[in-house]
Amino acid sequence: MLNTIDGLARRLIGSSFFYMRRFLFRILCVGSMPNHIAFILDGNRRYAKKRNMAEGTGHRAGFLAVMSMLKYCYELGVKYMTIYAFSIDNFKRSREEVQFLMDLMLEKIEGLLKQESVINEYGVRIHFIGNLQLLDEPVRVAAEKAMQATANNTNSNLLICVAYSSTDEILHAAQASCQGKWNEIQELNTNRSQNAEITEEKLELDHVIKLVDIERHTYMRLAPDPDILIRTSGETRLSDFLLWQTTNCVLYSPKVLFPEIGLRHLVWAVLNFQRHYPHLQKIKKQL
Ligand SMILES: CC(C)=CCC/C(C)=C/CC/C(C)=C/COP(=O)(O)OP(=O)(O)O
Repeated sequence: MLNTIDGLARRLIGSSFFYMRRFLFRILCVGSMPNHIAFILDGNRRYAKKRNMAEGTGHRAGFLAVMSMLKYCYELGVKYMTIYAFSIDNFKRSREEVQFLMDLMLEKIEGLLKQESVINEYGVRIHFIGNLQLLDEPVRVAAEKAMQATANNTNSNLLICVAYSSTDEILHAAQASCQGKWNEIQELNTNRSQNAEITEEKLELDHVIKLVDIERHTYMRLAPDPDILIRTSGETRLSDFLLWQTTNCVLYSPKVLFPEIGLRHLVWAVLNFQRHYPHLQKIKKQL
């Protein structure tokens, strides 16, 4: 009897929170809304330490926080959400910690592919972003499987950055772009076409083409630049994350550890973005 009353009360509280959230989001959506929110998941180990829990507990709690952020972003109509799940620098951590994080990643990717997961419920497309060749084979295979399995989902996108660093991404894009240009030159030479006169406008145009070309080769090319970057635990460093994509991004750094992030932080980040929006539009027009 007590169990039934308890269950009923929980369901009642759950649904009233849902309607209150929906009402809040409706008001928020009156203003300009971000299209893409990125997260640096800082403070998972500290969360476990603060609570005298085993280290891995913090990362597990961090994953749950990722899932609630994904749910709120979906409800808000934010089409892209990116997370910095594992940097290239993270490979320098102890062998046990790297192994734990890889195992956790594998377990969570497999969980995400289950029928009843949030991914399927919301129709989220998953993208793994980074130098995936650096991952252990089982994780890489699972990541590829997840991308394939969700390729037809169109409601929103979750970009998971693993074995990622922005300098690696830019280097990779520059190399791929130069290789492309080199191939074009070789092709021109073999076609024995005449070298046209080099004018200032042509150099200018070439510079623009190169820039566009680099963008075209970045790992993040499939998403628009993020509008908001949230880094938890009060840190304001970018830590080699999305350096190419954050020129006009609003940074928000709440003083909570990542597993503690909640609805109020996300709402505050969006309000902060809306405050900056007119200025951002002015800058974009000037470019
Ligand atoms: C499949 C999927 C989405 C998995 C995500 C799992 C997850 C939450 C990964 C976080 C990994 C990480 C190194 C976070 C940084 O916190 P930290 O370890 O640096 O903590 P600290 O800042 O307290 O030292």
